[in-house]
Order: sequence, then C-alpha cells, then structure tokens
Amino acid sequence: MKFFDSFGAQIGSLLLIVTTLERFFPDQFWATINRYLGRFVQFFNPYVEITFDEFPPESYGRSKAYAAIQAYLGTNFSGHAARLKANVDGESRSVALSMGDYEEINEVYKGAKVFWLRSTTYPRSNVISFKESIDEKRAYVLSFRRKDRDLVVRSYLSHVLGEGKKIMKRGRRQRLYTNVSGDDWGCDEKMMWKCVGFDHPATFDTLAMDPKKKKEIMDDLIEFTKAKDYYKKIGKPWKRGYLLYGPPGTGKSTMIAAIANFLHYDVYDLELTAVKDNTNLRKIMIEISKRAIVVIEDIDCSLHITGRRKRKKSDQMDDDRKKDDLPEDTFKKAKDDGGDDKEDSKVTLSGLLNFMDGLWSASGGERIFVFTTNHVEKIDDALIRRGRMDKHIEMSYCCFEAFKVLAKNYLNLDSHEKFEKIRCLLSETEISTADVAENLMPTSAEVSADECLKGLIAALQKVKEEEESTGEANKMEEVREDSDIAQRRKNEIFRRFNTRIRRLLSDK
Ligand SMILES: Nc1ncnc2c1ncn2[C@@H]1O[C@H](COP(=O)(O)OP(=O)(O)OP(=O)(O)O)[C@@H](O)[C@H]1O
Ligand SMILES: [Mg+2]
Repeated sequence: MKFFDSFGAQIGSLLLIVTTLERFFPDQFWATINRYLGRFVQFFNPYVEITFDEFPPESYGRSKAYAAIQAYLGTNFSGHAARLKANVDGESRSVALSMGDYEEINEVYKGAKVFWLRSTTYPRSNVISFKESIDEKRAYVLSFRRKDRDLVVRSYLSHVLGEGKKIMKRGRRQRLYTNVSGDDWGCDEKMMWKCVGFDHPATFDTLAMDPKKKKEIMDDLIEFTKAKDYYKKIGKPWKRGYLLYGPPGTGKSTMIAAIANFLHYDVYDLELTAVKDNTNLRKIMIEISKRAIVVIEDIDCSLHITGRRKRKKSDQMDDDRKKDDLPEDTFKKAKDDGGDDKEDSKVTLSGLLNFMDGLWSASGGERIFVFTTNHVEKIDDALIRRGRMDKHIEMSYCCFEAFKVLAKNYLNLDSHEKFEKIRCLLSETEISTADVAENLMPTSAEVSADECLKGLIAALQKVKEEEESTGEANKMEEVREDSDIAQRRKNEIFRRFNTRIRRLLSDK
C-alpha cells in the first residue's frame, strides 16, 4: 500500500513538471524533441516498417495493393489469426475472411520472417459512437528485419501482390454499380458508387434479334477484348462506344446485360442527373474499375447534353405539348411545376465528352461505353460521332428472326404451322419485342404453346387494325389540312385581288 502511495505521488509530480515545461516551451521545441527521440529509437530498432493505407492520401480511390494484401492474408492465414472479419456475399453465400483490427500474423518467406499487422486509426471526435466510422483509416503494416530489406522489397512484396490479385480474380462476382448522388457523398468521397451482385440472366442466346446482327456484335466485342496491343500501337485508349437506339421495349437494356454476361465485365449504371457537375463526373470516372461497361440510359433525357441544349427547357416543353396535343391548362400546370430551369445537374456536353475522351478516361483501360436512347435524332452529333460511339446499333420492332428466338426460349418451339401467319403479320406491323414476349409467356401451366401463338396472332391483328385506322385518320387529317391550306390560299389571292381593284378605282 505504501508503495502505491509513493508511486502515485511520483507520477503526480512528473505530470506537474511536464505541464509546467509545456507551458514555458513552444510547440516547436516539443516537435524537435519528438523527432530526435524517434530517430534515436529508430537507430536501435532492428526492424523496418512499410504501411499500406486503404485510401492513400496522395491518390484517388481505394488502394489496389491494400485489396490484394487483404485477399492474400485472408485466404492464406485465416487459420492463424484469432480475430477475423467476415464479409458474406448474400447471393452466392460465399464468405470472404480478412484480419480483424490489431491482429498480427507472421510468415517465413525464403528464410526471412515478416509480420503483418492490421491497424485502424479512429478520427478524434467528441462524440462516442459504437457504429463503424466512415473516417476510420485502415492500413496493413508490414515489418521485417533490416537485413531482409532487399528480399522483402524486391521479391516478397511482388509475390504477395501477385497472389492476392489472383485470389481476387478467382473469387470475383460481377457487380452492378450505380452512382450515389453528389449531395450524399458528404466528406466521404469513397462512397461515389454503390454496388450489388450482377445477376441479370440475359445472354446473347436469349436475346431476340437478327442472328447476323447479333454475330456481328459478338465478333466486335471479342475483337475489342483481344486488341490491347493494337490500341497501344495506334495510340488510342483501350475503350469502345456503343449507341443502342430504338423504340421502348426492343431490348436495349437486355442487350447491355447480355454484353456484360458475355464479357464478364462489371456494369456501372451512370445516372447523370445525380452528378453535380463536371468535376464530380471526373471523380466518379476515376473510381471505375477496368473491364467495365459504363452505361448511360436514355441519354436524350439528360439535361444540358442533348442536341438543342442551349434552348430553355420551357421552350422544349412548348414543342412537346404541341406534339403530344396536351390541353392548355394541364400543360400550364406542368410547365409551372417543372418547366423552369432547375439546374440539379451542371454536367455539360463538354464535361461528358471529357469523361469519355479526356486524359482521365484512359486510366484503367478496357472499358465499354454504352448509351441508349429512344430518340437518336435528339442527341448532339458530337456525342455520338464515329470514334466516340464506334458502333450504332438499331434495336427495331420485332422481326420474324427475333420472334423465332423468343419462340424457342419461351415455348421451346423451332417450328409450328402458325409461324407463317405470324411472319406475315410481323412484316405488316410495328410491335415491340417486349409485347411479343409478353404474349408468348404462358399464363399458367395448362396453357399450351398453340394457345400462346393464337394469342399472339390475335394481338398482332389488333395492332394491325389500330395501325390501319390511325393511318386512315392521319390521311383524312392530311387531306383536311391540305384543303384548309388551299382555302386559305384562295382567300389570300381574293383579298389581294380586291385590294388591287380598289386601289385602281381610287387612282382613277
Ligand atoms: N430483343 C429482346 N430479346 C429478348 N427479350 C426482349 C427483347 N426486347 C425486349 N425483351 C423483353 O422485354 C423486356 C423489356 O426489354 P428492355 O428493357 O430490354 O427494352 P428497352 O429497349 O431497354 O426499353 P426502354 O427503351 O423502355 O428502356 C425485357 O425484360 C425482355 O423480357
Ligand atoms: Mg431500357
């Protein structure tokens, strides 16, 4: 007891001395003391330390080296560590293990003993929270003896990074990313993309389109993936652009899924309206991994980047009203609600072009850009010129070849007596592939393939009749318009003639 009393008193006096010294000497003095103390300790320390930060301050995004080390250690040493972190992949139910905080493991490599420590530094905060902070700084620290420096730096590190990359590739699932709205990044710019596993079942086998066109696209994709050296030789970034255009329900989104599954690439679904400005667009770009498909759906609906981007949105709405024949009062309300230029996103055409062609676009490589639109004529030519969008693919209304793919997939039919009738009707009507697919899907197990085809024929006939009646109506409208114009012309001639006669009479 006596010992503790005197020990406590000594600590108390020491603290008093330190506080007094702190008050009399400037911060600089203490920084210098610290530095020399560090050097002194370092001089006698037989170990060297290398730190691999998860988010190195001098570079954008998550460190690839950190991810590779995590995979390497998680796979090879999960049996040795006492505390582990588990990352369970919901759909595939696979479990990826990684070292827990402050867990240390060691390994002997070609006679050299190395130590790995996973460290986490927490931000200084006055608020106590039990939730994982987004500002935590995680790192792996590698320690080894000075004498092994060459072996570790030259050989061991490349062994770890190489093996880690291989493990990551083996256990990798395709992912579907979507960008988080710029406002929600807060101070954490690591959260630009959110992702889920990509499980879309569409493939080129299930994609209904002309087989010749399909093969052409598949060949183009294969050529692209093999052409790394070629792109390097001609001095072009290794990327390719596809523009998919056509009416709704003709398979544009399905085609993107088929491409992703064919190449086993991740899909980055870029929602441009959620990107604040060009700077954010560039930051987002840098985060995209290589071997990725960057998709911008309905590009014509993105503010500021369509062909007539300099016009005010309200002018555009005036045109739309005329086209859609909306009643004046309904239109006025819609215009008041959203017609003014609320600039949610300030991404401009030049920002987008820079995103695709600029210096940053080449970082990573092996990227495919896909734009989709229902109105190709509305898009600025600069955006879709050849070289930027290398391939323009029209997804048009369902043709007989596309129908045959659907019949095989949905009803397991290669041929049927009703096919001929369907072929004739398809050549006379404009129906989306989605509508045809809908009719081919049996509503219950009792519905036979024959009944499905009958249903499709009925639907096609209905579409044909509607098209004919609208065609008639349009013709009548045209005739009426023509006669109106003729009448107006007649009136105008008559008016001029009258004026001239009156002038002549008054002159006399
Ligand atoms: N070419 C096709 N091959 C196979 N299925 C198709 C095809 N086109 C449409 N479908 C079916 O119709 C549904 C809608 O198709 P999808 O979303 O790909 O059309 P889209 O062209 O992207 O339409 P939108 O322009 O409205 O986005 C799909 O889920 C699919 O079942
Ligand atoms: Mg779509």
